Amino acid sequence: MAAGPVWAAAGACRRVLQRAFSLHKAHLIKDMETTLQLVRNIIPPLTSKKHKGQDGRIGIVGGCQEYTGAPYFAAISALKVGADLSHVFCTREAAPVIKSYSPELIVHPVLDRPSAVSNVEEWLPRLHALVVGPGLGRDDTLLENVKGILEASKARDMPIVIDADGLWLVAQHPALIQGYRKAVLTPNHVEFSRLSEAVLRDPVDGSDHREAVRRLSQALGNVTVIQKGERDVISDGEQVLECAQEGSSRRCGGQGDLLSGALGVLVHWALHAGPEKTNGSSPLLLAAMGACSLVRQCSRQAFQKHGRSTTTTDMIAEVGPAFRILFET
Ligand SMILES: NC(=O)C1=CN([C@@H]2O[C@H](COP(=O)(O)OP(=O)(O)OC[C@H]3O[C@@H](n4cnc5c(N)ncnc54)[C@H](O)[C@@H]3O)[C@@H](O)[C@H]2O)[C@@H](O)CC1
Ligand SMILES: Nc1ncnc2c1ncn2[C@@H]1O[C@H](COP(=O)(O)OP(=O)(O)OP(=O)(O)O)[C@@H](O)[C@H]1O
Ligand SMILES: [Mg+2]
Repeated sequence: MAAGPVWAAAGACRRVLQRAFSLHKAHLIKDMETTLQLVRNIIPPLTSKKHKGQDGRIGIVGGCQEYTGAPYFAAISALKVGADLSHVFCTREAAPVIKSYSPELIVHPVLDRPSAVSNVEEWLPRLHALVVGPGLGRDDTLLENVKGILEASKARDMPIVIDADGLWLVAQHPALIQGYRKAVLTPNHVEFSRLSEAVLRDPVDGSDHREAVRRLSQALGNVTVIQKGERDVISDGEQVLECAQEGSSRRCGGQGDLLSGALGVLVHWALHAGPEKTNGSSPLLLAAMGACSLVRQCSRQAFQKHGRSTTTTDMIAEVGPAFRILFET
């Protein structure tokens, strides 16, 4: 065959693929906009009739000798999104460090005590949601305590976001959250592979992210899973959503912690809003889409100002303006 027809065929093929890709992108953006409209419904109005705590009391379980930034980022993000109180349950050594970052956080140095489970359990009736894992580390004693905290939280039907080393624990013991419909897992690329291999016992099919996330969620008994990445893929084992909100190319540490803290608040709001506000959609999927969009918008705005020197602290400073742009205009 002459070169001409080959090039023409290749060109036509490229145009078909480009059109299919832009149609797919247009669908994604439309789905995202429909979902974000419902996210706006679940945001509690700010009124003069409320008391402190009503818009969210969030607990973060994490913070050890090595990692104090991660629980701080998660806890401060929860407050900046709109929670009223943010508690951190961490080890004795980490507590003064985390307190010194911010007077706004309530810090409990209990996680490495033999009485850790009962110490946290005492607070559970006063909390709306838990975020388990940012900066937790992998010390066996701490992980054993966190197992007890997870069991106690499930017994109270508490919404639980599991991230970072909390996902490490779940990969060792998937039964801990199997079938618990108020859990949301937020794995990054590596955490997702580790979890999938532990739960599904086969390597991840990297060619179809949507199906890989749906399968993991389904195998865990429809626990909601957010796979973070170039696009965030979210599934409850039935539906699959993608968040393609523009973010930035900056990949500094701590952005996932921002997501887990923000998600803790949105999960509480979504479950509290009731079905008339969520219009039949899964509250946890709405919360997930809201939190993912918010973090990416923060990243985009911070990057516009700071470029390569952008860090998670710069992104946290954008939570207020980003929230207004996405949900209040
Ligand atoms: N300032 C802090 O205190 C921070 C503490 N962190 C904590 O650090 C602990 C370990 O978290 P890690 O996320 O490092 O988990 P892991 O210890 O499982 O390490 C994951 C590794 O995978 C790499 N990775 C991430 N995304 C990747 C991708 N898409 N492709 C290939 N490699 C990729 C990372 O660079 C990292 O080295 C957790 O407790 C976490 O919360 C992090 O949250 C970052 C900030
Ligand atoms: N390639 C990418 N392009 C755009 N955004 C991304 C990309 N990868 C991750 N993100 C976004 O960055 C945020 C954090 O995801 P990431 O995978 O860095 O989490 P993480 O590794 O758990 O972070 P952390 O350092 O806090 O532990 C998410 O909101 C995600 O949407
Ligand atoms: Mg992380």
